[in-house]
Amino acid sequence: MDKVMISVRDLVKNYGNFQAVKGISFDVYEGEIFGLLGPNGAGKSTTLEIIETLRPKTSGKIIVDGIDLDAHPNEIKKIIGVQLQSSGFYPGLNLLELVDLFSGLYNRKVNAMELLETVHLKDKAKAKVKELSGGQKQRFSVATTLINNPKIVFLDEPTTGLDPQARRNLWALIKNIRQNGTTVIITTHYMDEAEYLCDRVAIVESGKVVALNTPDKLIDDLVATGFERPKEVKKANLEDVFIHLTGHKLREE
Ligand SMILES: Nc1ncnc2c1ncn2[C@@H]1O[C@H](COP(=O)(O)OP(=O)(O)OP(=O)(O)O)[C@@H](O)[C@H]1O
Repeated sequence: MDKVMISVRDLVKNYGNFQAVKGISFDVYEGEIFGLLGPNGAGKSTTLEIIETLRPKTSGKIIVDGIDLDAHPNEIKKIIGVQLQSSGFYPGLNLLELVDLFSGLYNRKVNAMELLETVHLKDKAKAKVKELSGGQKQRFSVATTLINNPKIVFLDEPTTGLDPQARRNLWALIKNIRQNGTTVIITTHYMDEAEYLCDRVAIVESGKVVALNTPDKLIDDLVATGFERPKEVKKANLEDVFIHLTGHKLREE
């Protein structure tokens, strides 16, 4: 049996009179990429931020790597990596200095250049965040989640706003993170991304989990109801054209 890394039971979050999360339960296993999918306002970010100890819950029980969130939130903080929004980075510092600053805050020794290399930003080591392209910013923000060598990485819409190649570069990076044994929990609005990356997904709708399984099983279940997709008449789509013309390889953004 796989080890449960995150256990969420009957999670409820009220904002005043409004119930954003209505009794959500799910488990995330060690070493998997787990997706939280759902329309805008479904409660995905709220759920993630509660698990990340950044937001108080109304009720429910959360255990992360055997640690009870109510009893030892600071212990959980030590073993998770959370993406920082680029607006939160000190504007005067370059990437190397930012990595050094964060590793100091986490009290970890990190080879900043090596870390930047893993996200293909070695060339930009002396650049400031505002000088990066959207894709580079996202890669840097994913890199910052790895500074404390976490057991679990949380990624909230990491590829939103990126071009098709930059998204694929980030997918490779996320698969790489998992390959190193790290558990990944991710939100996304791109279903192709979820299908490619996620071992299992929970589909959240109005604060409730309405389905939870592997993408493959969810698709098979839909097909079993008699659902059939309109036949694709062409063997490629516009995204294939874009990728074909602009190259698959990582390139300067
Ligand atoms: N601080 C807050 N105060 C009041 N309501 C909030 C607050 N944060 C979120 N909400 C509401 O809770 C609901 C869930 O929001 P949440 O950000 O968790 O959704 P989401 O699934 O992450 O959406 P998106 O896909 O748009 O990021 C929304 O209706 C939102 O308006």
